[in-house]
Amino acid sequence: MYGAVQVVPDIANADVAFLFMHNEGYSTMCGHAIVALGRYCVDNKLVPYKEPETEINIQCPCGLVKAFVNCANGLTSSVRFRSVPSFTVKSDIEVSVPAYGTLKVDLAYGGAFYAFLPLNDVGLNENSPIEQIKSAASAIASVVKGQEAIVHPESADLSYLYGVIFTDDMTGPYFNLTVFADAQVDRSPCGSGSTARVALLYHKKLIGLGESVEIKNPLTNSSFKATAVEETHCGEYRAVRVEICGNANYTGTATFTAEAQDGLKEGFLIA
Ligand SMILES: O=C(O)[C@H]1NCC[C@@H]1O
Repeated sequence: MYGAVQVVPDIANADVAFLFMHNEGYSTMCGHAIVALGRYCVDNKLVPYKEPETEINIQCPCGLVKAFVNCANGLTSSVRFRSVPSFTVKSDIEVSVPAYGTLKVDLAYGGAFYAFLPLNDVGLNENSPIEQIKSAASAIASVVKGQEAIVHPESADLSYLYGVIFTDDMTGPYFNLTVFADAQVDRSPCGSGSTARVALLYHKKLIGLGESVEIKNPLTNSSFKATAVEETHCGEYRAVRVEICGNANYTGTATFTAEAQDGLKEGFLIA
């Protein structure tokens, strides 16, 4: 479960702005949420409907993300988005993880920082019990956080490791099994993680500009089409802009109420 909270934009050209929430707090980016919010913004007339595509500039904690919502016959469908400059920090970093030995991980940014490694490297596969996959991810995340400085060149707020992404191998066929925040397992191939994965593939010269790959979640089979669209820079990093295309569906509508006499109506945090 993931939450998006609409806030007032405070950067030029943004049509709307959202914060993202998960089981541990707030995140800097959620690509899957952008796909869902693209439809939401058009369907709820936050931006004017336009065929064949409605363009929306969405301010996210990581920066401005451009979403393009497919529109036909008054209806919205798939959404593609062009994310913030994305880059590889380092590849083949050796980490010594208790119970798993010495592993090699790649570190990349796609609106959030992720450590990547093949799932086979921790002796697991997509049919392994999910608790074992989560434990391996938590152990790796904790070592990477202690060993590597995770620094975004433009913002201290973006400078932390958000998740571990297990892959098939680094050359495909492409799957992303993402464990993020407090051991949450993504049901999608992870929009920001797919963006980071393409930055990694581009850095390793495994794909070129304009080339699309399909990235799947091996547990749910949901997939995104991911394309490296433009070279750019982010601080000292050679970066790439990545476009992700996918689908999201409505599952319900809820109305929340805050009564005047509720002493906790602004929310609460038990630390
Ligand atoms: O699609 C994404 O980018 C997100 N899914 C869960 C973790 C990420 O924030």
